[in-house]
Formats: sequence, structure tokens, C-alpha cells
Amino acid sequence: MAMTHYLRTVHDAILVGVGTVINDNPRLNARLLPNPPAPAQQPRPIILDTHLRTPAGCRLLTNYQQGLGRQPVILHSEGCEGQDQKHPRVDLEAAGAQLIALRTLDWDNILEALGKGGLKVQRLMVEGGARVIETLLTSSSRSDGDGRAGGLIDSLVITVSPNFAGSDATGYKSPRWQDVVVKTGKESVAPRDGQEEVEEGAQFHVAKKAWFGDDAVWMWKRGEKPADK
Ligand SMILES: NC(=O)C1=CN([C@@H]2O[C@H](COP(=O)(O)OP(=O)(O)OC[C@H]3O[C@@H](n4cnc5c(N)ncnc54)[C@H](OP(=O)(O)O)[C@@H]3O)[C@@H](O)[C@H]2O)C=CC1
Ligand SMILES: Nc1nc(O)c(N)c(N[C@@H]2O[C@H](COP(=O)(O)O)[C@@H](O)[C@H]2O)n1
Repeated sequence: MAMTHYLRTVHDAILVGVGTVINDNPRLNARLLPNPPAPAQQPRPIILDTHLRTPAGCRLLTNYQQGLGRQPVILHSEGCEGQDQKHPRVDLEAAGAQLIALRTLDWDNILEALGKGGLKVQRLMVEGGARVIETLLTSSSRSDGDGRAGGLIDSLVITVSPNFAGSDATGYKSPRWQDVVVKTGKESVAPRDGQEEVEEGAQFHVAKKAWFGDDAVWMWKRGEKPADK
């Protein structure tokens, strides 16, 4: 977990889905480091939340109110704001959230919104949960890159831990392997129901592997493995 906290410090923003906020109530800061950065230098929390289900009392917002974290941004869908004074929007804005409405919460729209305006996010860490990771792994960009699934991702960090985080703990459920189209090489994956074929995913190579305590950690980078010097 300390490695995750270090990784958080080298990004401008940390993105999670509303499922993670509801299930885990995370803080997304770097408090486990011996010298954590000041709150203003910590990454900005970003929440994907179509219907504004984020609890107004979640830690990300209370930390911001107490000067312990950056202002969270909630990306939601247009038309779910409502004018009603009892609408969740009212409580979320009162709690300090910055709300940004998008036509749809697809990854092209998400990354475009985060890269512009006052946010100017250049380095985004997508921490979870299961559904968010799955849509990111299976998305391709409309405008940039090679248009392959996984092509929006620069690096993947995968930790295998001897500790289970199952339904009795956090409720994590990983995507089925055959639904993940990021691949190590050229072999193809089984098409999903209703699809004739799956586009070949972006290519990744293992750039680093290390042990952190009992956790085995792999870092994968997009592209071909550089030739040995
Ligand atoms: N091991 C790890 O490193 C981590 C594990 N986790 C685990 O993951 C679990 C939560 O996973 P899960 O329940 O899948 O929830 P997620 O955190 O993945 O949130 C998913 C929800 O986000 C909303 N959403 C909006 N836009 C998108 C988009 N483009 N792609 C995907 N989702 C979008 C959707 O809700 P709506 O339609 O309402 O907008 C969706 O149901 C937690 O219990 C936690 O323990 C979480 C973080 C890290
Ligand atoms: N055990 C563990 N190791 C990692 O590397 C992780 N990224 C996580 N996941 C998530 O961390 C969130 C809680 O952390 P904070 O309290 O915000 O520091 C939570 O969402 C976990 O699912 N877990």
C-alpha cells in the first residue's frame, strides 16, 4: 500500500468510480509516506459518478473541508443535475465538490475534460474499482494513438498480494480475463457474446518487476519492449 501512496504523489489526479467511493470511502492521499506532501501538492481526487450518488459526507469531501486534501471533482452526466433544492447536487456542492457535466462518461470525454480548464491534468492515476478498470482496459481512443483497446493507457501496475480482498472484505470483483483485451503479444482473445471479433489490443511489455514485502508488483508499459543496449 505504501507503494500505491508513493505512486499517488507522482500524479496530478487520482480517479475512482462511485462504486469505490460508496464501498471503500477512500482518502486517496499519501499519508503512509514518511514525508507526505502538503495537501495542496497531493493529487486531486476525481470521481466518475453519472447520477451523483457520491455521499456528501465521504472522506474525500470531509478531508477537503478540513484542509487535508485537494478539492474533489465529480464527473457526472448532463441532465442529472435537477433544479430541486433536495437534489444531491446541492449537498455535494455545499460539501465542496466541483461538479462537471459531460454528455457521456466515455474515456475520450473524461480525459478531455480533465486535461483542460483549471484542472490541466497531465498525469492521471486510475486506481479503481473493477468496473472502471474494465472500461479503461477495453476502451480505445477516438482521436489519439493507434485506436486499439488499452491504447489510452501508458502504464499498468499490477500487484499480486497474499491477502484476499473478496466479497467479505471490499467486494472487489475482477473482470473476466477473456473480457480484457490488453494482451502481451499477438495471440487473440475469444470474442464476447454478440461480437464477431475483438479488435487486437494495444501491446504492453513488462518494464519492471519487484517485491514489496509479500506483494509481487509488475509494471507494464505500452509499446514494444526496447531493445537491450
Ligand atoms: N485493489 C485495488 O487496487 C482496488 C480495488 N477496488 C475495489 O473495487 C470495488 C468497486 O468496484 P466497482 O463496484 O466495480 O465500482 P467502481 O469504483 O469501478 O465504479 C463503477 C461505477 O462508476 C460509474 N462510472 C461512470 N463512468 C464510468 C466509466 N466510464 N467506466 C466505468 N464506470 C463508470 C458507474 O456508476 P454510475 O452508472 O452510477 O455512474 C459504475 O457502476 C471496491 O469495492 C474496491 O474494493 C477499488 C479501488 C482499487
Ligand atoms: N491493499 C491495496 N493495495 C493497493 O495497492 C490498492 N490500490 C488498494 N486499493 C484501494 O485503496 C483505497 C483505499 O486507500 P486510501 O484509504 O484511500 O489510502 C481503496 O479504494 C482500496 O480499494 N488496496
